[in-house]
Amino acid sequence: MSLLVKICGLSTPETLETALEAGADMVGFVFFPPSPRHLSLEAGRELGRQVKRRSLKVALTVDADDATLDNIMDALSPDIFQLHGTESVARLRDIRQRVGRPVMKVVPVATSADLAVLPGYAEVAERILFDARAPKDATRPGGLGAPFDWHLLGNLELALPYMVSGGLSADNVAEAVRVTRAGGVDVSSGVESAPGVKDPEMIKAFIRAARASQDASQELSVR
Ligand SMILES: O=C(O)c1ccccc1NCC(=O)[C@H](O)[C@H](O)COP(=O)(O)O
Repeated sequence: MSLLVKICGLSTPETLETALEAGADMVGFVFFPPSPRHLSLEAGRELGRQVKRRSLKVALTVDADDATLDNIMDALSPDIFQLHGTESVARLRDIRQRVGRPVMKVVPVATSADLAVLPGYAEVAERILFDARAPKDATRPGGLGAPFDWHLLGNLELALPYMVSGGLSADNVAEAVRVTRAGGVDVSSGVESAPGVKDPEMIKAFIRAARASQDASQELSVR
């Protein structure tokens, strides 16, 4: 299986095009007003049109209400919803049914105790995204450029596909994949020159490094 690469928090046509041309498997759009990457519905509609099936469109929401989810469906028609809040398993089930799209539940990680929620979410979600747990006083629950201890996932046995995020960059993505054995990686801050400002060269370097990490691990496994 090839490694899935997601570039999150895209907000301009130029940087979206860079991510698409560089081969991002998933492009993420943030719908959370306190975020520096927040998109209006109209901006989401325009960027969504630009994707033209070249990548999977991921809508990132945080404890969104039904009306917000409906509006995002109408504007972006995402392929996947990334639920980055404190959504319960029951709420996940409702959302899954309402939007009729796969959901990727974010599990914030700081200690091994954070993995106790997995069996519940695994009943409903199509995919799990492990991200660093944000500090209590953070203004948002993700997109902070902070890593977690990847070794906490070292012995993970999960029937669902999972991705890893939090503080990834072109410099550390290979090590994150090696330690976590994740099927996908997700980055936002690590491809930015300032919060919310994506850098085309950093996007290309990240995707190159992620792909190279997979080539290296395949080489090792055939030896
Ligand atoms: O990007 C945000 O501002 C954001 C706001 C609220 C919840 C999540 C948010 N971002 C999450 C992501 O962009 C990624 O899924 C991932 O956590 C990568 O974050 P980063 O550490 O910045 O690479």
